[in-house]
Amino acid sequence: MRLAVFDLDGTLVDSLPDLSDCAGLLLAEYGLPAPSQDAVRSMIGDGVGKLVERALDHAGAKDIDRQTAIHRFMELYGPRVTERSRLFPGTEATLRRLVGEGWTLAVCTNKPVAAANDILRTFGILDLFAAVGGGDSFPARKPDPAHLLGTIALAKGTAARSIMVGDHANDILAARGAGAKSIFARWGYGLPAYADGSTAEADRIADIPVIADTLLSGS
Ligand SMILES: O=C(O)COP(=O)(O)O
Ligand SMILES: [Mg+2]
Repeated sequence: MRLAVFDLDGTLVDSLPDLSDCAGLLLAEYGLPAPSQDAVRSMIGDGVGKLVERALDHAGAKDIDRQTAIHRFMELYGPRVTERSRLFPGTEATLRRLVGEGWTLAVCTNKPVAAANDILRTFGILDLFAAVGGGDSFPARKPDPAHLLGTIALAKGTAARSIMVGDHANDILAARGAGAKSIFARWGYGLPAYADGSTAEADRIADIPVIADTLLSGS
């Protein structure tokens, strides 16, 4: 069995508009200015908790209780996870092609699993995945390889026959730690340096089937 594990934010889903809107709504409640979309882009990748902490730090808000703010952010974001977010172009067709070529699919995201499932269901692709491992599904999350290994186990795969596709250094580090191959998603939110240590890089999601096939052939 060959398993392709996808990151969510910045890899399958362009979630920046909604994350950015909700960061702005949250800060507005504290009387603080909204961060720009560019600023929020660089805050994504370590889960919502870190995103909120970074947004507060960015605004110079030292005295606001982080846990209260994170809770409030999820109240704002939960009902609007797909308000303006969209699948990156070619995503659904590529996932369906991979399934047609015999790949098992999974998602490994630092986003809370309920929000991840909601997004995948709304875009009609949840059923394509054998497993969804969220940022709160296991005791650890990316870059800890235990998050990826837990997701691979849920999908009944093995690390040696798995490829992690993601746009953040966390995705590449988790894959390396787990003993899986990785493809850096250049179309996402990561800096070019986040690709360091990846097995391969791709410009578009439509390129994944051919690259992934090459990486696992002969293994
Ligand atoms: O929630 C985040 O910050 C990032 O989520 P991702 O792991 O799907 O990129
Ligand atoms: Mg990502």
